[in-house]
Amino acid sequence: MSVVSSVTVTVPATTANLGPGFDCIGAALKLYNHFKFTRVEEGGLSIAVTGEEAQRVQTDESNLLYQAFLRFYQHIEQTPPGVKIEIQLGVPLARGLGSSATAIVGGLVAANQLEGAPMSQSQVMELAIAMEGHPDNVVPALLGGCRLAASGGAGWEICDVPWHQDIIPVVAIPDFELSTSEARRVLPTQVTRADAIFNTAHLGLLLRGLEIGKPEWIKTALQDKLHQPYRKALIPGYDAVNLAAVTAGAYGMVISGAGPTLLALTDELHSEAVAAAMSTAWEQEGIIANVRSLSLDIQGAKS
Ligand SMILES: Nc1ncnc2c1ncn2[C@@H]1O[C@H](COP(=O)(O)OP(=O)(O)OP(=O)(O)O)[C@@H](O)[C@H]1O
Ligand SMILES: N[C@@H](CCO)C(=O)O
Repeated sequence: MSVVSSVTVTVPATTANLGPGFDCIGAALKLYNHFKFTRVEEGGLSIAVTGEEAQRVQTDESNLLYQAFLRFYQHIEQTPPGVKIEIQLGVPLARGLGSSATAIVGGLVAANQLEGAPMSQSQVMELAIAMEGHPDNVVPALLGGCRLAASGGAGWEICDVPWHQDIIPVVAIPDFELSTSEARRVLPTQVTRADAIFNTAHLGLLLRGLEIGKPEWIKTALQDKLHQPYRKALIPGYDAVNLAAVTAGAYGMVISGAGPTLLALTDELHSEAVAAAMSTAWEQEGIIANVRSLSLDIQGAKS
């Protein structure tokens, strides 16, 4: 491939953890950010952002998308070109839907395309994981689908997790932010053996439950002892929304990524009722949420 002057990269939102899979499993959703990069021969940086939360995105060198772009050039040991970046935001910021992963993946993929793809997809992935610090958002954002990542001796093993077509994700996105760093600060640095065993068993059950679409297994499997018990205090109305979702027919409900978005898994028959119940429950707590059913994105980042 040859060097090009402009590229547009589309990157999906992701929902990480899925209950017991803390820091190792995530799924790409059909909700997107679009990033256009145009080489500027005179040098410099300009960033323009459109979309609902446009004014919340940094437009200077600290912009995460640009930081990922720079990281690519550092990695290939070349001087970065001047660039004009146009961001069209579709993924809400700091809500637990992988907005930072879209920026990291978007910046790396765009730079790689501009330079004629000197890096392989798996090299881009390794760099994205190193930047984000955990794989569960950047891997599905790059590759699409539901993915489990495990660090091996030399690198990462990525496993494609089959997702039964009857399972519908419903996301309830509240009108407040929760940064991942804040949501990680409340977690203990050590866990008990009992909690480790609990999550190991539940993640195993979840993988098989997702594959065959068995409601009882998914219901049990969505429980977690490693992060949700500590984080739910950061999300007002968590218990009420959980009860409403399950009463309306959800298999279960979890925190999407680091929150505050809540994710219910259900079937087609119940998805509308589950969405309405989650919205109403949060409204009763004084929180307005954008609640919607989203299907899985299977393509990942595309340019
Ligand atoms: N499109 C973007 N362009 C530039 N920076 C972005 C963009 N999207 C997100 N960011 C940066 O990432 C921050 C949000 O990252 P954070 O990890 O806290 O949340 P998240 O990635 O949305 O949620 P989670 O990691 O729980 O799924 C924003 O405050 C902003 O600094
Ligand atoms: N696994 C990460 C996802 C959010 O980036 C966490 O829960 O902190």
